[in-house]
Amino acid sequence: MVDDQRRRLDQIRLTGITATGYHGVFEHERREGQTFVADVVVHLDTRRAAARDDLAHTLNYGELALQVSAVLSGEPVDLIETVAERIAATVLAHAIVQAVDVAVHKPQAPIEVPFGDVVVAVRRDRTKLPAAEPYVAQAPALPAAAVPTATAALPVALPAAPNPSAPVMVAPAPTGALPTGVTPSSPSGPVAATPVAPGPAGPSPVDGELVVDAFDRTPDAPVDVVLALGSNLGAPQDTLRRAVGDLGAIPGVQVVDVSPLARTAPVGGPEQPDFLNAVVLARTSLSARDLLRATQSVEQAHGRERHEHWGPRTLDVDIIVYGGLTAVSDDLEVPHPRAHERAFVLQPWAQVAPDAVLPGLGGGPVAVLAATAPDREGVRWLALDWLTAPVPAASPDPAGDLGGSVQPA
Ligand SMILES: Nc1ncnc2c1ncn2[C@@H]1O[C@H](COP(=O)(O)OP(=O)(O)OP(=O)(O)O)[C@@H](O)[C@H]1O
Ligand SMILES: Nc1nc2c(c(=O)[nH]1)N=C(CO)CN2
Repeated sequence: MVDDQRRRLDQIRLTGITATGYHGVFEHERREGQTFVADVVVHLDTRRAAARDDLAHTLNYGELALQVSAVLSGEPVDLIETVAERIAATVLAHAIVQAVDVAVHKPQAPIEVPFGDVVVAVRRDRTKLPAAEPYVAQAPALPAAAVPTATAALPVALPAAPNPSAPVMVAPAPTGALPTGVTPSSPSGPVAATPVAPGPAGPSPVDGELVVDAFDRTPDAPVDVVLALGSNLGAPQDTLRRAVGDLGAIPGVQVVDVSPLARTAPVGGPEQPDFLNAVVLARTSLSARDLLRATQSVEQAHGRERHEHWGPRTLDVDIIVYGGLTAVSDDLEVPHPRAHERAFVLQPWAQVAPDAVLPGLGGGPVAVLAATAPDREGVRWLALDWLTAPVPAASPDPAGDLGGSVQPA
């Protein structure tokens, strides 16, 4: 599985998850149950979690295993195809996951000749959607100590409006589908981790559609976006010029205008060189999350490394606004949560779009915010012709890049 730049995604592989289930076409399979085994390969980008060494930015494999096990031992269905589809839907319900491979084994299947195993293997991603509902856990049904964040970590499933006529995964009736007297003893069995229809306050199931948040929605019409660029390592002016070209070369992104270039004192972080900052006005047909992936690819292409918070960087590209969208998720927040207080963003933005208004909390007319931002004194000057002026040899001082084409702010 590759990302939008055709690079291989990272993987979390979880194999051999085993549970007794009651799936099958035959009555004896429904009555007696048998062993089911699942292998799951989750395709995602693990860099953010690794950079921060923070579980909150990846998929918790313990939680994943419990959810997969709950599907295996949960509501009985005829086909292991359906079981595989449900597992895929459950994994893809985590917004961080881009694709998933699922294999469901049924080694004790009723096959009349000697055989080793029978497996159904599926791959689902955000273009080939699972044709099933995700498993939805309810807090009271789960042993709290075992999965402290199981429900909290479930993303909101869209479309958000619950569809009362939609089929939902309901708890296997312990005395109906299962034979009287059969009480699964495993804590991960149907009793402990039963898929249940969500209540009015719970996440809604998704009609066999893509499980997304607002950031995954591809817009009906191109959306105006504002991107803020910063650089203070290497040859910043050259990097920013190339970055503007790279952003315009992203399929689905059209650069509309580019601000003057600002030299700015670093805000926060360690002692480091001044930044060069600029703002790009663009229009995109990409979803916000696809835009983030694409801008991060541009950062990577320019040698971006993340060592310390707000540390020096060859290139930073922040999404400041994405149309009028106001939303927060684990990997993205728009408007950018600190844009309203950053003169290094607001001043160049106000230069290229004097009437612009920053939406959201702390928002307002950009020119006004720029004039009052705490770091406004750190904006040393602006260069108007920085995209076209010849770039002198790289200099450790970003001011050196600009030769004489500078103006006082
Ligand atoms: N609006 C946004 N634009 C870009 N990245 C965002 C945005 N909202 C959240 N993020 C997330 O922030 C993460 C860290 O980004 P990055 O390392 O560039 O932060 P930073 O530039 O050092 O700090 P700041 O976010 O304060 O500018 C990214 O991996 C991305 O997932
Ligand atoms: N002057 C300036 N300071 C910063 C910048 C930046 O682009 N310019 N970016 C930061 C994190 O994104 C932190 N501090």
